[in-house]
Amino acid sequence: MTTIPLVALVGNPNAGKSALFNALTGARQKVGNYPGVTVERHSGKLALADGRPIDLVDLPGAYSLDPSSPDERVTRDVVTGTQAGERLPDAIVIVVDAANLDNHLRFALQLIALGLPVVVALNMIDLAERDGLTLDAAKLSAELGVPVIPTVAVRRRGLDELKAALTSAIGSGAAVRLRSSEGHVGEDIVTLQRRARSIAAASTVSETAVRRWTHMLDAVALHPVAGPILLLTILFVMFQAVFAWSETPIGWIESLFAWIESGVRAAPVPGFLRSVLSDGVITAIRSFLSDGVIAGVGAVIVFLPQILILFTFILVLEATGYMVRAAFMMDRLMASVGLSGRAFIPLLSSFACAVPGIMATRTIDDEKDRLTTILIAPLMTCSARLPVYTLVIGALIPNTRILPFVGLQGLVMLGLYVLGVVGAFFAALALRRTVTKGPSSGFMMEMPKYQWPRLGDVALGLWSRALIFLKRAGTTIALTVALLWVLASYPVAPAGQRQSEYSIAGRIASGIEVVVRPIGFNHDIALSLLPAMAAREAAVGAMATVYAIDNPEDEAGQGKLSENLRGRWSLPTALAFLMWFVFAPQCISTIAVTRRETNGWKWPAFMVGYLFALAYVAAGATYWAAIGLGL
Ligand SMILES: Nc1nc2c(ncn2[C@@H]2O[C@H](COP(=O)(O)OP(=O)(O)OP(=O)(O)O)[C@@H](O)[C@H]2O)c(=O)[nH]1
Ligand SMILES: [Mg+2]
Repeated sequence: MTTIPLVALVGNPNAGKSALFNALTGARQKVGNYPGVTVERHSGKLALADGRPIDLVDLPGAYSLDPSSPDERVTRDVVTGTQAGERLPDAIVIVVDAANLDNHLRFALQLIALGLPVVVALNMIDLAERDGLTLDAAKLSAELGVPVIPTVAVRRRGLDELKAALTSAIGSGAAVRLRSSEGHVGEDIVTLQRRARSIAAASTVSETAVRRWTHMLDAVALHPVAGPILLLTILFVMFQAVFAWSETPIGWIESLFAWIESGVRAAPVPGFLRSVLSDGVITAIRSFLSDGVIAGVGAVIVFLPQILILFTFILVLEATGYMVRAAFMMDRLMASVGLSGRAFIPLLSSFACAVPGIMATRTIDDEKDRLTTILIAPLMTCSARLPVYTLVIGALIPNTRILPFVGLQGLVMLGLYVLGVVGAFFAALALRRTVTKGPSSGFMMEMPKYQWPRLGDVALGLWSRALIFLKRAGTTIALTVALLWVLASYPVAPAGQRQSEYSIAGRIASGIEVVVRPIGFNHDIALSLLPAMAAREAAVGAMATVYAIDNPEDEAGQGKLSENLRGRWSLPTALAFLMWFVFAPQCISTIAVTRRETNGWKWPAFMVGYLFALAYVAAGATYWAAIGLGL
């Protein structure tokens, strides 16, 4: 009895094996534009050109013959004939992605070296052509020593040629021998990669300049060592720039607010008002406007230049196509803590604000994956923290240079951002083992081409960020500081008592202070924590307002605010405060959007609970460590 020949489809993940399998057998295997769709063996029948039937098996994608996951092991065991219950295939079809030749050829070389009859399907040739890449299949075939058939699995192009080539590969009865100890099988990965690259280059007829550039840039941007170094360098320059470039424009905004404030103080009061209002009321209104609203809102608005600098970097990096590369590099790391590759975009948006970030998690299909991403999104440093960080760092971290171009302040800022990310990773790791247990899915993003950022797009992005920021300052923050001014101004303190402690706000703060004193917080901080719930920047506005009330004769301005801070805070307190802002879920909008996206109070309550606990512990540990170190 003759058995039906067995043919296996093998190749890198996402090469189009399942699409080809479906096209050849008429089956409906799941295909998807991301690696790891097929995780087990599937087989089907098909008739060759001469009418002979064969069994075709679709295998999970693999990167090489040394497997790193169970489904990759299946692939290796099948093609080496060591899989239990499976016979050695009579031939293999190696599916390679034409647009990604040098990577896919590496595995192909290993497979060819096994010595089984081989046909190479040069798949996705349509995408290669679209990208301006022309390949010479005959040349590739000569280089590899096996038949190469161009195919477009999803358009059923090249199927007849593929079947014909298979017919002769099987019919030739080429000696099936396994050479596992010689040839390319034993070659190390670097040699293989080099050979793959030179074969790919030899088979390339023409390539557009864009594709060539993309290749060259990616060789650096995605390099396992150079890539992360480049990413860190970019981030580092970004945070240095936030401090270094903002001084002058901040000065302008401060003068503007000082001018408005002195205008309000000196403005003549119209006669009819003077007749209805007493002098005391007029003074109170003047003080409400200058010490309350203008001092508070102004203290926040001075950070506009820094926010714009930060977003210029982010928008330019996005527009050039670099951000997706950064995501790609982070993917392994994200997968190792159980996050889906799709979580990257929501998490990236959370650097602007967690609210749109949490809404963007809707693209994640898996519920557990999505929930994990929502729960850690508030740990990404949103732009509302920037004013708080900058104020405290500017006031209490010395502006010294550690190396010629490395300022300590920028370094601390970078550290706070990194800390948020690291915290998020640990949180994800813990959550995935407990409350959101489940399998995680792989990465799924196409690499876009590199491009020069379009000035118009960047300008538009900046404009909308500036509007959002100014709108918050003019509404939420203005209202918060106005309310705070009232609560902090009454009742009026008797001589010798500090207004900020005697007032209603002061007494509420004293209550909060009892809870936060163990972690090094003072009365100022306790007073700023409630306004910060409305919007994190409001913490800065609140301090400005309270200092203005305590020192009514001072001019407002960041300089004065920093000076006050230096006089009233110790370094350990400042560090604990920064740490608190890295972790604490201080934002009502985030809690509200979490409730909406998870349909209930359970998860927002959980989120607030674990983040406050984390913030409290981190701030306390920092405070006592700093004290212990004698800072
Ligand atoms: N344009 C184009 N798309 C293709 C072609 N072949 C496959 N695709 C698409 O590429 C994606 C990946 O195809 P799959 O067949 O799932 O890839 P696979 O090799 O089975 O991947 P794994 O199962 O993860 O190893 C899908 O979105 C397919 O629709 C092709 O020739 N041209
Ligand atoms: Mg598949």
